[in-house]
Order: sequence, then structure tokens, then C-alpha cells
Amino acid sequence: MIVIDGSYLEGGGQIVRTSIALSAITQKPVKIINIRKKRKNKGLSYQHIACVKAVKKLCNADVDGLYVGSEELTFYPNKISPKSFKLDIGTAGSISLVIQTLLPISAVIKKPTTITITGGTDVKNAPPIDYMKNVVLKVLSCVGVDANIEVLKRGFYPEGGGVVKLTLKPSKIKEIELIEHSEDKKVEGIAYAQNLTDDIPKRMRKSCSELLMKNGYLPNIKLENSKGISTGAGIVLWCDTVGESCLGEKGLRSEIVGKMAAERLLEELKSGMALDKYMGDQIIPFLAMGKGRVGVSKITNHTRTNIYVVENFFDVKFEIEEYNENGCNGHIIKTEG
Ligand SMILES: Nc1ncnc2c1ncn2[C@@H]1O[C@H](COP(=O)(O)OP(=O)(O)OP(=O)(O)O)[C@@H](O)[C@H]1O
Repeated sequence: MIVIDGSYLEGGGQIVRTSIALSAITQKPVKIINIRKKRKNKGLSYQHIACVKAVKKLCNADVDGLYVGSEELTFYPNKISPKSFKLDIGTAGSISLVIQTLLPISAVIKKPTTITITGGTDVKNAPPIDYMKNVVLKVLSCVGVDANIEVLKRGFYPEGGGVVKLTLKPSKIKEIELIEHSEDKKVEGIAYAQNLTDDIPKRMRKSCSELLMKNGYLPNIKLENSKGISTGAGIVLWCDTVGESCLGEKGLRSEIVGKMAAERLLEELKSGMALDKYMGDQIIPFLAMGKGRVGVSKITNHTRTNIYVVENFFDVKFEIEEYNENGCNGHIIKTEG
């Protein structure tokens, strides 16, 4: 039985998600202790429970300690048998993080499976759903992941109600070498709102586009305004394999939201590396399965924490080194797989 310490470095929910996914893939039982020890509301929350339930369903696992607030979880995987099903997080918990848990499983399934998830599509401290669709899936397609994300409805905090269909197809994970960002100057994006006036996405787009153009980029940002049970707005940008975003909040003017998203993207692009700091942690399980080298703008605690979890499941060692060539400033993460 592999024992993972949930208080390691970042000490957050990602330790649970990666451990469960890798337990299913490697068919090794895992016990996670000190779950989310470094968070104010320690233990499992609805979002993490939904992630565990999704993987449990795919591999008919036996699970102990699966309840809100639980600080210890034991997961005994069985054979993976892909099936399509619906999963309701029950809150505005992040749908993207459920998808993050499930994506590595594409490496071991034998037939396509579709999971329809209800919850939050654009919530704090989690990847916005358009980042998953346009950055995560793009980068993971380079390692061989074949998956599709269809957003049926947006969901915001606190009511949620977002609906997303994830399709995983059998994928052969391959070696990756992705160091520097392409010199692409085209920035794509989406400025979205739900239950708000049409001027909100337009104002976000205007301030964002102005700043991007001032810095020599060519923005092409779509507008969206929908109706739903929850209310919110935001903007997601991507330039080839690098993405950034800003979520709207009450009292924060649309012009500021648009400008902040542009500033964040420009900051990431300044490093010249192929991957942004979020992708830096999300690529780790795939790098272990396929081996290779990736260039990232920044090494975060999330990245180091994911490396800790992955090294417990696979016989791999990761190395991190600084990279300062061709005007780029970042790091390389590499492993022999
Ligand atoms: N704006 C963002 N864009 C893309 N990815 C993001 C963004 N914000 C957070 N992430 C990703 O979301 C994940 C958050 O992991 P974390 O452990 O903090 O999750 P959590 O389950 O919300 O945990 P906790 O509630 O315990 O903090 C990481 O993979 C991180 O890279």
C-alpha cells in the first residue's frame, strides 16, 4: 500500500486527485493521510469527493474515508472498466478539477467513455473551463491524450449548475519535448458573462485587447452572454500553449478584469517558455508516463507537490534546471520516464 502525505508542501486537494488517478492507472492501493492539512477547512470537500467518486466508478474501487472533512482516505482500485455516467458535484465545486483527475486515465482505457459533470465551470483557484479546453487539451494532445470537452452550461459560485461533457478516448502517452514558446503573436480568448448585461463581456474584451495590441499581440476574443441558475463573468486568454485568465467579481469593473487578464498573460509570455505555471503542475503525471522535457515559466509548490506524488507511484525521478537561452527565462522539467 502506497502512503501519501497530504500535508506535503502545497498540502492541498491536488495531492488527493493525482493519488487517486495514479492508483487507478497503476492498480496500486493508496492511503492518503493528513488530507489538505495546509488549508483552513482541512479534509475532503465536495469537489474532492466528486473526483474520487468519478475514478471509483471507472475502476470499481473500494474506498474508506470518503466523507466531507475526512483527513484520511484509502482507495483500493479494481480493473478499469470504462462506462459513461453523470456526476453531480452538488456545489459550485470545480468541474475542471474533476476533469484534471480523469484525464490521465485516458492512458489505460480500452474504449471511449463520456462523463457528464455538473458543478462550477469558472470558479476561484481552479482552471477555468476554457483553459482546460484550449490550453490543457492542446498541450496534452502533444503527449498523445485524446479527449474532448463540451461546455453545455456555465456554472459560477455559489449556485453552480454548470454542465460539461468530457469524452476520454484510449490514448497512447508518448515522449514530449516542448521547451520554448512558439513566436505566435495571435492571442485567442473568450469574454463571457451569465445573467448579466451584454456590455460586460464587451468592456472586458476592449480593455484586454487594447493592452495586448500595445504589446504587439493580435487579439481575437469571442464574446458570450448566457442565461443560467448562477451569475458571473470572466475572461480566458491563450496564445498557443500558454494561457491566463481573470474571473469577474462584484465590485471589480469589467475594464479591470480585462486588463488583469492581459497583464497576467503578458507576464507568462515574457518568460518565453512553452508552458505556463499552471500547466507546469498539470503535465507531471503525463511526463512520468511518456518521459521527456518541458519548459515552464515558473516552478510552483503545486508542481513540486505533484512530482512528490508521481514519484511514489512510478519508478521515475524528475529533474528541474534553470533555462536562460534565446532570451527565455524559466525552468526545464525533465524525466527519463
Ligand atoms: N487560473 C488558473 N488557471 C489554470 N489553472 C489553475 C488556475 N488556478 C488554479 N489552477 C490549477 O488548479 C489546481 C489547484 O490545485 P489545489 O491543490 O490548490 O486544488 P484544490 O482542490 O482547489 O485544493 P484546495 O481547496 O485544497 O486548495 C492546480 O492544478 C492549479 O495549477
